[in-house]
Amino acid sequence: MRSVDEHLADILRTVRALAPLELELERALGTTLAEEVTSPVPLPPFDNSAMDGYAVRAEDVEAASQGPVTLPVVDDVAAGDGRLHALGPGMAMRIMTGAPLPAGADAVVPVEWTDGGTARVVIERPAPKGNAIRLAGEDVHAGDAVLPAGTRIGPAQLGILAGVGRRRVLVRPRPRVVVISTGAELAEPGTPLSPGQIWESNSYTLIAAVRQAGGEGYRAGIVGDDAAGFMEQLDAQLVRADMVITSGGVSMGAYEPVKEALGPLGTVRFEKVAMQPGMPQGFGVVGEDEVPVFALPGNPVSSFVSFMLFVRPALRKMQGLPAEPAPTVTAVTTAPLRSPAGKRSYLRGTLTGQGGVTPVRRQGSHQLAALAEADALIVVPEDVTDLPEGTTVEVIPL
Ligand SMILES: Nc1nc2c(c(=O)[nH]1)N[C@H]1C(S)=C(S)[C@@H](COP(=O)(O)OP(=O)(O)OC[C@H]3O[C@@H](n4cnc5c(N)ncnc54)[C@H](O)[C@@H]3O)O[C@H]1N2
Ligand code: MOO
Repeated sequence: MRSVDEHLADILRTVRALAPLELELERALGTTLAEEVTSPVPLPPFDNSAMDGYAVRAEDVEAASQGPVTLPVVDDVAAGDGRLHALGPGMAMRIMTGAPLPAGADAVVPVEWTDGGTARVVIERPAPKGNAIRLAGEDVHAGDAVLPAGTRIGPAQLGILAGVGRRRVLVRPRPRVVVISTGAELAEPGTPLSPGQIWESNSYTLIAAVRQAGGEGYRAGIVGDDAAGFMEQLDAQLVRADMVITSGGVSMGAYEPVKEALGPLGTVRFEKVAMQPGMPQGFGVVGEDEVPVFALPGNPVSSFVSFMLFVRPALRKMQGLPAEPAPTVTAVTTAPLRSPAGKRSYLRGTLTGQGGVTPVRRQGSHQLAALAEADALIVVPEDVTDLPEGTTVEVIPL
């Protein structure tokens, strides 16, 4: 049997980062920057007011600590005002938040410290030099890098891209991932179950996991246990896929469509990986474009765990992100645990919030409700079979 680490290493050797492309900002959420982004101007681009109030010379309002000071209001500066303003000694200008600071002014008195006058203003408190002024370049200097290549673009990153004037940006796109479920027993949720059937669930889990990992998931529906039908569906889907995930049809049964269809191509390997759940695994490439294909086991917990261990790092690499395994934390077990010899186990557990982790009671690979109860996978190394309560373990928070 291959180890989890060997299988992952094989996958990461094969999978490549997607080619960068230019996208409009509106479409860039969730993609990864493929360029360093610099600012052509300082931010803020000019000294401006942080508050609605009066631009003054600080020395002219110093005396307000003794009693009110009255200054003539010589002009009004609104945000967006492009005129040149100069403030002479002993004068004030009404100014709004974001408006350029008039030359000669070195402080802003918030309107709350005044009588709000428009011809003359009575100032009740002194404002020190620099008060309520935002200086040019205090966030970013002209030419500064604001985002390095490899940054995942979220809402704040979109904001700074627009803030430095970008309309388009060079990114690695979200990988398009097609999920094909196989199994003659599978019925669409929302339709009645015939005898022997179960509702298809893996594609919903897998597509959600793809989206959380930064990809775009497409559900290709259900294919029965027929290799030709599977191949037909795969061919039809390849045109829109950067990656294909299949579930089911990879173990030792008489009807294993995925293995039957992909095995003979010679580009997809099926093997046993020393893990529980998720032992039967297939991985390789298909089609002219050598699209990576993950043939995951059909048991619902197995396919999800396989996703976390193998597909997620591959998706990260495709996006130009570090292909690190799922992050782990340590926790102390609150109950004894068992694990098969020679396999790395990923047991389902719930974090206690006080540094503990409690295994859920049902640990079968088919027990989807137990998976839904869990918020962590407890990692038990290959050489450990019995873990007493109180052992420190690695867990993957879900
Ligand atoms: N003789 C052996 N039998 C099995 C072995 C083995 O080594 N020797 N391995 C077992 C293990 S471990 C796993 S995991 C499964 C993997 O089987 P397949 O990948 O071929 O998956 P199926 O047989 O198609 O399905 C397994 C199980 O999962 C249910 N399933 C499948 N697809 C879905 C779906 N989309 N949504 C919900 N549930 C699904 C399916 O009904 C089966 O119950 O093989 C063991 N057998
Ligand atoms: O590998 Mo299977 O996933 O144990 O149920």
